[in-house]
Amino acid sequence: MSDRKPLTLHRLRAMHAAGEKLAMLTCYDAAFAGVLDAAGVDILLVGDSLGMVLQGRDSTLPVTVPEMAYHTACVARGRRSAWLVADLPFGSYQQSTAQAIESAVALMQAGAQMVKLEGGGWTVPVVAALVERGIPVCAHLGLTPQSVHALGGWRVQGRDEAAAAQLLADAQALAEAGAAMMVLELVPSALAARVQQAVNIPMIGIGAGPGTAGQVLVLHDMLGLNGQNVPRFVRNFIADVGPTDNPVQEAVRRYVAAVKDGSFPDAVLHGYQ
Ligand SMILES: Nc1nc(=O)c2c([nH]1)NC[C@@H]1CN(c3ccc(C(=O)N[C@@H](CCC(=O)O)C(=O)O)cc3)CN21
Ligand SMILES: CC(C)C(=O)C(=O)O
Ligand SMILES: [Mg+2]
Repeated sequence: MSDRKPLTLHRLRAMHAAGEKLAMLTCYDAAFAGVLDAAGVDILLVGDSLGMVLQGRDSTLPVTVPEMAYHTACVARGRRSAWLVADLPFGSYQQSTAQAIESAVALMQAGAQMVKLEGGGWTVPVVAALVERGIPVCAHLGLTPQSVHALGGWRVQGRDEAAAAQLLADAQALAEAGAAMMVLELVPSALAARVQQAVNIPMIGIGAGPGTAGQVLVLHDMLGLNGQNVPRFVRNFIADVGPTDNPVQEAVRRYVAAVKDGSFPDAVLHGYQ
């Protein structure tokens, strides 16, 4: 896999159009970037989840642009072919479009190929401004962890019909504004499938069932390194790997294969109603 051609937005769109599922994982450093890339992961996400996973915080809110830029640069040095997305952290795009552009520039100069930001509604003109300036954008709807205190915890989103209709309208507006990809987090499987059918950009699900164009998990979760409070949508991919010289790469290879053949996620085991 290490000699595969670099993924581009054009190739990701072609894969989606051809019905090939997209496999994404979070990644925060060069060592893992090399392993994930060699295992065939399509998209690496330098997620602001690093605030919880690497820094031990209880939310993503304290993470800063310099911290995201540091980890993005580390991942950029370790990857070969995978597409590289970096999260705009909390507080780095909420003030103004100018602030969002400045923050996105910092992550793009660190090596990101696309930035991700959370929310619908007010983010639509921000997404349009970034896209107009040549910065590819991934949107993020459903459970948006930077709003955890407003949402009242890590709760499934879009459960009632009004919230589902709002999420669908937001997804359509963000795609219209030029978002080229969208994460759907912790939403009922039926809603995620409905949004994917209505919007012609690849949706990347996490706790959103099997009906999206792609899947993402936090790397440490799927490697069984997150002991307590593992969300139900996570599957441990390393537990069944037998003795082999690179068990992490084998676990990630199995994740990629399971996403591509549709065996992960299971609608019942990993999804929500
Ligand atoms: N290690 C890690 N993995 C993640 O997936 C993740 C992070 N950190 N940090 C940022 C957010 C927080 N996330 C979470 C955290 C907990 C649940 C959780 O416990 N969910 C319940 C369902 C709640 C409900 O039914 O409303 C579950 O049982 O899965 C979900 C997503 C997802 N993201
Ligand atoms: C869970 C994914 C989608 C994310 O935003 C992150 O890791 O920060
Ligand atoms: Mg994030």
